[in-house]
Amino acid sequence: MDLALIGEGGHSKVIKDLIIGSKQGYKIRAILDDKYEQLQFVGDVYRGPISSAHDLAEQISSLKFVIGIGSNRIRKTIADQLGLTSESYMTLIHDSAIVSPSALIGAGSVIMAYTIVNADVVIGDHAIINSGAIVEHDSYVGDYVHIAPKALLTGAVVAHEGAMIGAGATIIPGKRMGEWATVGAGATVIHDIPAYRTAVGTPARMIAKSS
Ligand SMILES: CC(=O)SCCNC(=O)CCNC(=O)[C@H](O)C(C)(C)COP(=O)(O)OP(=O)(O)OC[C@H]1O[C@@H](n2cnc3c(N)ncnc32)[C@H](O)[C@@H]1OP(=O)(O)O
Repeated sequence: MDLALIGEGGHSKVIKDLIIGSKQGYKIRAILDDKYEQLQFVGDVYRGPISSAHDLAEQISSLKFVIGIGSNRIRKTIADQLGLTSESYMTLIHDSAIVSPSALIGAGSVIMAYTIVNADVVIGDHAIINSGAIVEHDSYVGDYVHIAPKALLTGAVVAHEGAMIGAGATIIPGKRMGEWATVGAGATVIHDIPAYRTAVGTPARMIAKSS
C-alpha cells in the first residue's frame, strides 16, 4: 500500500514509525509539508508542499494519504482545503493496538501503539487515538478528535468533532464532550463539557473559553 504522509513534525514521526514497523506492507511514497517549496523526488520519496497532493494522487493512483499533524484544527483545515474523497485517506492501526471487531474507524484516523478500542466504538475521520489510550465500549469519537496518550474514555462516552482529551485524562461513563471542547491533561471529567469550552482538574472544572 502506497502512503503519503502530510506533515513532518512530532506526530508525523510517530506515524512514520507505525508505518515502518507495520506488518501490513505499507510504503511511504511521499512526505508533504509546506516547508518544501516544490514537489521533488528525493532519495526514494517524493517531498513537496501539501498542495501537491492532487498532482501526486494523479501520478500514483494507489496512493492513500494520512494527515500526520497533531492539531485538530490544522488537520481539519488541511482536509477541507484538499477536498479529497474519504477513500483517498488511509486508516492506520498500530500492530500492538487491540481493536474490537465491532468497532468502526473512519478514514484518515490513526490508532497508535498499545491502545484499546473496545466493542461497538465508533471513531470518525481524521481522529487520533494516541499511545496507550483506551476507548471503552459504545463510545463515540467524532471527526478530528484527539484522545491523547493514556487518556481513558470509559463506556458510552461521546466526544464530538474536534474535541481534545488531554494526556491521562479520564471521562466517566456516558459523559459528553461538545464540539472542539478541551479536557486538560490528567483531568477527571464527571459532567458534560459544552462545545468550545476547556475543563481541567479532578473533578474537572471549566476555565476560560477556548477559541
Ligand atoms: C504526544 C503528545 O504530546 S499528544 C499532546 C497531548 N497534550 C496534552 O495532553 C495537553 C493538554 N493541555 C492542557 O492540559 C492545557 O494546560 C490546557 C489546554 C488544559 C489549558 O491550556 P491553556 O488554555 O494555555 O491554559 P493555561 O496554561 O493558561 O492555564 C489556565 C489555568 O488552568 C490551569 N491548568 C491548565 N492545565 C491544567 C491541567 N492539565 N490540570 C489542572 N489545571 C490546569 C492552570 O494552572 C491555570 O490555572 P490558574 O488560572 O489558576 O493559574
